[in-house]
Amino acid sequence: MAQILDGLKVSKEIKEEIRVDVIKIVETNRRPPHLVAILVGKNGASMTYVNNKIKDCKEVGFKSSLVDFPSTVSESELLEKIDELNKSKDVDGFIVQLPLPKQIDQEKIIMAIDPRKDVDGFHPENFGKMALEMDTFLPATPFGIITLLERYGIDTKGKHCVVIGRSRIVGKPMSILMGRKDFPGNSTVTLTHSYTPHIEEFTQKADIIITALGDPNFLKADMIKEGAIIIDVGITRVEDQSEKGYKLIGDVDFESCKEKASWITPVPGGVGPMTRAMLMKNTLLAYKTSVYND
Ligand SMILES: NC(=O)C1=CN([C@@H]2O[C@H](COP(=O)(O)OP(=O)(O)OC[C@H]3O[C@@H](n4cnc5c(N)ncnc54)[C@H](OP(=O)(O)O)[C@@H]3O)[C@@H](O)[C@H]2O)C=CC1
Ligand SMILES: Nc1nc(=O)c2c([nH]1)NC[C@@H]1CN(c3ccc(C(=O)N[C@@H](CCC(=O)O)C(=O)O)cc3)C=[N+]21
Ligand SMILES: [Mg+2]
Repeated sequence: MAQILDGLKVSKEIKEEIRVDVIKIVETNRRPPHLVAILVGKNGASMTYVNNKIKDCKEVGFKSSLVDFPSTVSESELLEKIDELNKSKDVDGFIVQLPLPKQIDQEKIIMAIDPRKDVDGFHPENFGKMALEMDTFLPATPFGIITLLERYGIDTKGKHCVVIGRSRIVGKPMSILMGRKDFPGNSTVTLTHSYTPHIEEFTQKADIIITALGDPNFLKADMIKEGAIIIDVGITRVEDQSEKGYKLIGDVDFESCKEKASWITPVPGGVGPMTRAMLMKNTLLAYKTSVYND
């Protein structure tokens, strides 16, 4: 029976550490850190994430602002807002919630963000620094996963880690972090994706599996080895009869895999809350290193 990697619990601990830090900042008559979220359109999941981030900011004592645009917003309007946030002495970090509507070139938007305020760690300058093991903002989800492993004292050194999915925001940076000459890291990493044939031949050999494909219950018990460590990033909304009208399903068939794994993250309450805690951590870092500050 697997032990649970409790992301909700660890995320609360991290937010509490940040809150204490913010109290000290404010006590010395300095303004609190300020995070801005840009939301385009009214996608239900995106609205939930952004509202949760605003709630997290309140909990840790940050100022937060939401800038929302209709889904019909033009690229130039969005770029103008980014320029304004880049220049604002009152803003430490901001994120542009993804995905963006089709008329908007995502790369162009990410490139426009001042890397010093890019608390998502999506700008190529920050991504490059991450890959080269220089200090920078780490993308929140992979950062959350390595922090979870670290806090549970899970040794990744010399382990075979299989990552499923190669997106810019999860799979690709995750595979790089696990292979870094750092702790947690020093794993031998296999990055798999939709063109990987017979994926079970890889997952069955893995000591650590990180699923980020977005296919509910994809990873079954017969695809993993006894004692594997399973990290489930996937979140899919599936309609049900509950009050909310949906439930969240991970990429891992939790019920069967928990019998075989040594450690496993739940959905919800695993990687998701850790992602949000690390966004708070990055915003605090942006505040502390800000050229505008003190
Ligand atoms: N908990 C959290 O904090 C977060 C959760 N998520 C969730 O994680 C999941 C993934 O998100 P994201 O990375 O943005 O997703 P993307 O859709 O951007 O990427 C999915 C990746 O999975 C690969 N893939 C798809 N199907 C398969 C398959 N059958 N076998 C192997 N690989 C496959 C794709 O391959 P290819 O490149 O070939 O297309 C792609 O690389 C989603 O459920 C999302 O909601 C995302 C961000 C944060
Ligand atoms: N610029 C940008 N940065 C992101 O970091 C980013 C993004 N765009 N687009 C979408 C994905 C997804 N993502 C999640 C964050 C928190 C939870 C989360 O809090 N999950 C809770 C449940 C929340 C709920 O009830 O829906 C949990 O798993 O327990 C999930 C997913 C960040 N993303
Ligand atoms: Mg989760």
